[in-house]
Order: sequence, then C-alpha cells, then structure tokens
Amino acid sequence: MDTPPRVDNPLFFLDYDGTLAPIVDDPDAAYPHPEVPGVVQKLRDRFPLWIVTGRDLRSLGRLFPANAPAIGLHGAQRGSTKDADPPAFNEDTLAALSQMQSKVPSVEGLHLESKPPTFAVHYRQAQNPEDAQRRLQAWVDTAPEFLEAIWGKKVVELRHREHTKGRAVRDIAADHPDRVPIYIGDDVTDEDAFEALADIEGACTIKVGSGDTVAQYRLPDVDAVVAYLKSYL
Ligand SMILES: O=P(O)(O)OC[C@H]1O[C@H](O[C@H]2O[C@H](CO)[C@@H](O)[C@H](O)[C@H]2O)[C@H](O)[C@@H](O)[C@@H]1O
Repeated sequence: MDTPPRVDNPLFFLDYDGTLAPIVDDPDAAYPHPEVPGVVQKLRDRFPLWIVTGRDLRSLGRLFPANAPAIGLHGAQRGSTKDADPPAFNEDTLAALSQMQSKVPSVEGLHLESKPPTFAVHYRQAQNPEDAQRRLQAWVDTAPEFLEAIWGKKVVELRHREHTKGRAVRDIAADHPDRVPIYIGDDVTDEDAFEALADIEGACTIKVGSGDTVAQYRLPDVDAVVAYLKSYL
C-alpha cells in the first residue's frame, strides 16, 4: 500500500486514539502526541478540520488542550473539544443502554468508561483478556437488535446502528463541496468513514498501523501521522 500523497485544498478528518494520541493502558491518560495540539491549531488556521472520535467530547476536551470542531461517540455527538452537549438519544435507546450497563459481567480488571448516555467496556487490563472477551461477547449477544456492538482495541461499546462515523463525515463533506476530504484513522469504526468517503472524487483515506482496511493508504504510527500533517504547514 502506498504512502499518502499531499492533497490540494484538504478537509481534514482526524481520529483521536491511535492516530493523534498513542494507545496507552489507561484511557484517561491518552494524551496527544506532544506536537499534535500545535499542529492542529496551525492546520485550523488554513483548512477546515474535524476530530472524529469514539470518545465523549467532554472526555476528549480534558485530554486535548487545543480547541477544534469534533464529532464524538462514533458519530452520535457533534460539537468541539471545548463545548459539546450529550446527544439526544430516544427513550428506547436510553433504556436499552441503561439496562445493558447494569448487566456488564463482573470480570477482574474490566474498566467501565462512562460516556453519558453511553459507556465503553475496556478489557485491556483484564487478568485473562481472552476469557473477558468471551464473557463480553455473551453479554453483547443479549443486546436489542438496534444496538450494534463495536469491538475496538481491547474495548467493546454499544451504539445505535444509525450513528456511524461514516454518516457524520459524509454530512460534513457535503457542506464543503470545494474541498477534498482526508480521513486518518486506526480502528474498526474508522472503516465506516473510509467506506463513506470512497466515492468522493480525490478523497484520501489513510489507515494508521497494521490490519485489514478499505483505506487507500497507510501510515505506520502516530509519529508518521504528525509528520504527514506537518507537510501541510
Ligand atoms: O475513535 P477513537 O478516537 O479512536 O476512540 C476509540 C476508543 O478509544 C479509546 O480507547 C482506546 O484507547 C485507549 C487509550 O489509548 C486504550 O486504553 C483502549 O484500549 C483503546 O480501546 C477510548 O477510551 C474509547 O472511549 C474510544 O471509543
């Protein structure tokens, strides 16, 4: 797979964990690469840019010192790193999420990340991650059909099937018809966005790290993402 080209007239979509911030054991300590806040600030002076994350935007704001427009909760929340309201989920979704949260299996080392009105279950620090994953799969199988399980990097989350990063970035790209979208991401929910942008003329989709992907290009790690972004300054 080729390294990504430098695109004229870009519209940036940047995933957070694993793209702007290295993956670490503690989700509450996932600070951005030290150069990222400054680079994002400078890019924003020249180009439209959105951070697109599975995180709740308030939690992102605690980690990320610069102000930037952002999509949170895998497409369900829109705001910025400094200002965002929780998304308005319907009653059925709220009730189902609350019921599923009350039934999360009790497994040593699981970490429940609160992202009101939803949550993520991390098993990176479980004593036996394979066993934890099996028990979480059994729990996920009890979810109603309208909730979809997303298995990320040692984490599982439930989202409404209608909320995807793909839908969110398509909507934003439609507001910028004169711009060429660039999407950089490392995880499974970024694949929705890669697919959603595939038929936009010239769009550039970039997978960070190894693993199967529908993206056109690849960068090896967060350092390489920073170097690529700096090529626009
Ligand atoms: O869409 P993203 O910005 O990539 O967010 C996806 C999830 O990232 C976070 O979890 C992941 O990163 C943690 C910190 O490096 C790591 O400990 C964890 O194992 C990873 O799964 C975040 O905590 C989740 O809320 C995001 O949905």
